[in-house]
Amino acid sequence: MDNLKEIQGKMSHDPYYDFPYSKRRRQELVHGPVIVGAGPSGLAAAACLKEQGVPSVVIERENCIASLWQLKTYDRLKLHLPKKFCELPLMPFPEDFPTYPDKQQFVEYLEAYAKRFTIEPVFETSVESSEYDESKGMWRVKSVGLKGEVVEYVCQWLVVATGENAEAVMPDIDGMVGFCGEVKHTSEYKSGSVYKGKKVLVVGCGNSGMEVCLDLCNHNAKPSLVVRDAVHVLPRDMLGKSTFGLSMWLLKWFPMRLVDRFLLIVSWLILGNTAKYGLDRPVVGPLELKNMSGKTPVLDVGALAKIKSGDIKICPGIQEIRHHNIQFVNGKIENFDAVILATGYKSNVPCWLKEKEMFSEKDGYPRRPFPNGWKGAYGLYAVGFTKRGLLGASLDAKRIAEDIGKCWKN
Ligand SMILES: Cc1cc2nc3c(=O)[nH]c(=O)nc-3n(C[C@H](O)[C@H](O)[C@H](O)COP(=O)(O)OP(=O)(O)OC[C@H]3O[C@@H](n4cnc5c(N)ncnc54)[C@H](O)[C@@H]3O)c2cc1C
Ligand SMILES: NC(=O)C1=CN([C@@H]2O[C@H](COP(=O)(O)OP(=O)(O)OC[C@H]3O[C@@H](n4cnc5c(N)ncnc54)[C@H](OP(=O)(O)O)[C@@H]3O)[C@@H](O)[C@H]2O)C=CC1
Ligand SMILES: O=C(O)C(=O)Cc1c[nH]c2ccccc12
Repeated sequence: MDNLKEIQGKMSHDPYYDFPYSKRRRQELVHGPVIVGAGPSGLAAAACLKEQGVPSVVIERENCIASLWQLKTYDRLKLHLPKKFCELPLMPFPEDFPTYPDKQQFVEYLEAYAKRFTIEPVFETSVESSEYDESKGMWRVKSVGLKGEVVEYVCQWLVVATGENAEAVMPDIDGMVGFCGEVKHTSEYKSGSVYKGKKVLVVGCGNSGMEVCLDLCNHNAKPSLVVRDAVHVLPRDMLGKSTFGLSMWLLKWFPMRLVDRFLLIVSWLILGNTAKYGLDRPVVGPLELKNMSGKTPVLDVGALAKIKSGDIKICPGIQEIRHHNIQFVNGKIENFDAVILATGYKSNVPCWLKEKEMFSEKDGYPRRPFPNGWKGAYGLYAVGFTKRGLLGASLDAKRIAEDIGKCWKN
């Protein structure tokens, strides 16, 4: 805290004190942590910190909170896990919300959350680089606004909350740039209404790909789904309970492998043999696979029935694209009007955080596995990189606030 006081004193005389760039730009000393990202993770961290009496500055590149949910998801999206597993710390969902709130309801909840904890992010401001200044014992967080204005935030604690879904993964498919139809990522897909009567190839069979296919069917488009590898499809609900809730409950008493066996038997009874329809199951069970690699099982909300009925066709991996024609690895060639890439997301941390110890440069996740990835050195923290959805983010947020809170009070 001595460093902080010294810098504070100097800055009160000169707001551009010690600014390292030749062109003078604004510098701001933050009393408390800087949180990068105003998604659920950033909001949860800011709220938990506030509860500890710690103020923070939240920086967000878009013009709203929860930009992933507000700007980059399709209209028919609902939470896949029951609301009790998706609530943020200190504020439950309204009781009159359904078990699986839709996108609007989830955003409404998050807006109310931000209001309740008076979280007012700095919007339209992208963090472009951050580094630890050892000589000062402070983080320097350089941000750029929409009009190119540069502000350097100087702070003792830096909380990374930019998420596991910060950037779309665009696969490198031979000939894709020459495709004559429309190509877009699921983060730009809103509704199947614009694809009525069109032949659409959806690439990737995670939860996004499956649900976009279902949406396309519901809008009388003709979707095909590229499945290049094995995938676990589980019903969203089983035996009158959510599959996720039931799994969590069973895990209290039984080992994961046994719970996986149970899930697979019940799924088989409800869905049948998915391999018969082109969806082979991985050798490792769904929970064990999620735990090992973060690969989320598909929680089916109706796409499988459309696959069974032939309304959604299953295709193997893509070999190459030529104009309107797409050649698959089995040699078949078919023409399509549009391609939707449901190929997932990646972290963007390595692009802006000049710190190589805590975060892996390869995938932009904390190197230490769950539950130890939330804390690094020199006041650096990560919230929402657990591959465990909103539940994992809430856990991180509570730990971070407690940790910083202890330091703040001393
Ligand atoms: C379609 C979809 C559905 C999902 N459904 C569920 C579900 O039902 N249950 C569940 O538990 N999880 C679900 N998830 C997982 C998802 O990760 C969480 O719901 C949640 O959004 C994660 O919150 P976050 O704050 O960590 O990340 P995000 O919501 O992605 O928020 C990160 C924020 O950081 C901002 N940002 C990024 N880089 C910068 C930068 N350099 N400078 C400034 N700001 C930046 C982004 O604009 C964004 O607003 C879903 C994910 C997707 C894609
Ligand atoms: N309602 C909800 O709650 C929803 C939740 N989500 C969540 O959002 C997160 C992101 O989901 P999602 O967008 O589906 O991304 P995922 O990363 O889960 O899935 C991406 C899929 O794309 C495949 N893929 C990647 N590249 C290629 C390629 N070149 N050719 C063929 N297939 C390819 C992957 O296959 P491979 O495994 O072979 O690499 C994988 O099956 C997940 O955690 C998911 O659970 C998403 C939608 C709805
Ligand atoms: O929807 C997601 O991406 C999630 O991460 C939610 C989630 C966390 N753990 C799971 C285990 C099985 C299915 C979904 C999830």
